[in-house]
Amino acid sequence: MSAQIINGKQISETIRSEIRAEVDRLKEKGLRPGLVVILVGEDPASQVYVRNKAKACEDLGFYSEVVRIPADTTQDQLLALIDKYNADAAIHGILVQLPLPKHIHEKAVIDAIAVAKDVDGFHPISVGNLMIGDDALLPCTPSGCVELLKRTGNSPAGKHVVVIGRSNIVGKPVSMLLLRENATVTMCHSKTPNLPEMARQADILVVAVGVAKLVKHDWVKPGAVVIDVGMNRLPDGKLCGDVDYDDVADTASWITPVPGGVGPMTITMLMSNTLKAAKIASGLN
Ligand SMILES: Nc1nc(=O)c2c([nH]1)NC[C@@H]1CN(c3ccc(C(=O)N[C@@H](CCC(=O)O)C(=O)O)cc3)C=[N+]21
Repeated sequence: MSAQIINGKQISETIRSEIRAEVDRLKEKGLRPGLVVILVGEDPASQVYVRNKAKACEDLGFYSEVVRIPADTTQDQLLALIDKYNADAAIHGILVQLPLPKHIHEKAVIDAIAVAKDVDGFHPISVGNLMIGDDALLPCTPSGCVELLKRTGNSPAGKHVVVIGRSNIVGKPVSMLLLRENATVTMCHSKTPNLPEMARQADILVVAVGVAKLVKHDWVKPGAVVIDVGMNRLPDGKLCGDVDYDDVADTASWITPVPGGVGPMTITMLMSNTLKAAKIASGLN
């Protein structure tokens, strides 16, 4: 039997209509959520993401600014720009598109963003809030994964989740979030001996390693739910995940496609965070 598809695009649309309704309601009270996206340099992949984020803002009735600055912008210039938006009352969320040019320290930039406007959830205080359980701004891709599970009736509570990958952006925070959702979480990575055997223990398998089609059917327990966070560009220009979808589809019970799975949810959760930040900042509900 073939796995059911976790349609991230469709679930995204559902959540976006919920957000749209809230934005319409808040506009009557005089609040319009605002997001600024800062793009340093001309990385073509980043250009696409930034355009998608701006489109999402427009579609949901957010105020948005996109700031494109040259690759040779100094770190101090970028920090000054962040300071300006930290102080801008029309802006509730600040996103600096990563990766940054080599001469700019990512950490210095993330640390400079006001925690209240940290819609990526990358600031050390946001990371601390995630661990402690203070429900402030949660990182977008991890919360997107949890939404996909909940909205397909695959609640992680009581399940054994195996996460492959331990990045600060996905692996670590998604593990922490799933733990908060009462899953039992095993974190695996490139130095874990016998990855396939570990993966096979999972009721829910989350893969975020950046290796195209790494996960095959013998990594998956029959009936498991598979969340593929991978985004690999193949030589032919096509996008593919970290899971070999065709190989795994007959073993899993549910699976996210790439594209159309986790990706659209990342942008939707960014919108959700911006709305949340705007509500907190204004005191409106
Ligand atoms: N500060 C920061 N925050 C980010 O959240 C961030 C970032 N920097 N840098 C780059 C990565 C990447 N990222 C994606 C978001 C959505 C899709 C997405 O919507 N993907 C579509 C397909 C898009 C396509 O076809 O190219 C999908 O999976 O269906 C992809 C990638 C956010 N990122």
